[in-house]
Amino acid sequence: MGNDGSGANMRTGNDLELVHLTKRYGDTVAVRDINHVFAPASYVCLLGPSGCGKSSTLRMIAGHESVSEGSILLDKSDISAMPPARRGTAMMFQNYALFPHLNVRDNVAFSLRMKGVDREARHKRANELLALVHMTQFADRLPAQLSGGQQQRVALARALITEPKVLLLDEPLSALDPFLRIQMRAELKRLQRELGIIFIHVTHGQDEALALADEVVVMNNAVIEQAGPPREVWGAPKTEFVARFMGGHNVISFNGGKVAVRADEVRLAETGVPAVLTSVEYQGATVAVSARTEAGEEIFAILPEDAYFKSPKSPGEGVTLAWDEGRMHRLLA
Ligand SMILES: Nc1ncnc2c1ncn2[C@@H]1O[C@H](COP(=O)(O)OP(=O)(O)OP(=O)(O)O)[C@@H](O)[C@H]1O
Repeated sequence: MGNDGSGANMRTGNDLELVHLTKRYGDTVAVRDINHVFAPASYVCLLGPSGCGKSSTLRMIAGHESVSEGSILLDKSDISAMPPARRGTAMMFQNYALFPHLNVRDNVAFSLRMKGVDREARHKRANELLALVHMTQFADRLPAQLSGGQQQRVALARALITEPKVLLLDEPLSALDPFLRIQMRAELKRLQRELGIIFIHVTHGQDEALALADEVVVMNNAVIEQAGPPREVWGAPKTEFVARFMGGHNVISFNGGKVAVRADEVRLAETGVPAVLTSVEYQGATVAVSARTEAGEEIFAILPEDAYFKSPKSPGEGVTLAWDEGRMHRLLA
């Protein structure tokens, strides 16, 4: 899987560009002057805390929300004033929004019916899309007769039948149980690779973004705080916000500034920073411990199981924390 950012295939030449994109709702600025280029055929995850502007960005690209300022260019042409159906984008909603009275095939074929495509041609195309999402055998069922995961496959087929250049997914996995979520995310990745189009996937889940994305875009307070391949955003966060939000890092005061240190780079050692252990969590292959330094900073460490159990400690005991200074990573803000 292309989780190192190198796997984007380049079958189509469509890129999507946001230029000085701004969204205001009255006095609230939901998206502030964003500039970004989504590479052709890339899987992009849009990540950030609640209210940071993810959905507003997605909805502007889809055309479900007007643009306050700036523009959206798909393949170099400005789509920002076009109606949703003419943009070359399609959106899959969190609740799937299937028509309850139409069977699966007719749900998938719906947009072709609106375009006046004849019954035989639209059924043929719907059947092809159902095969793509492995739902052929359910074509005659109603949505209520399907599981959540199956409904989602239908919703995907329905969005893809318009042959979009960009598929927009608003928290597509959040309604699924954890097992199905992992299965469906592999399925989304497969589809994106097979189709070679841009997927923009809004998620609250850092793990989900790291697992899926060719590019992770982290938003905060209506702007893009950092964007890049997952290993870069996770491994080299530019700001304290990104380091804390992506997780796995300590943010520590050092020489008048702040640095990030990966939790898996912190060790219990003979010499280093004295601290008192505050918690120990056994995780299987690793043990997560957290300790408070004399300066009052809470530092957490992910230790290999065998290293921890050579000399196990309990909360309240004194420990010494160490890490390589060369692995400290200075934060800009
Ligand atoms: N229709 C609206 N009218 C007024 N304010 C809105 C509207 N939609 C969103 N907002 C505000 O714009 C800001 C960004 O909202 P948006 O839904 O884009 O965030 P989000 O990152 O998708 O959040 P969440 O993860 O909770 O869905 C928030 O402050 C929100 O309250």
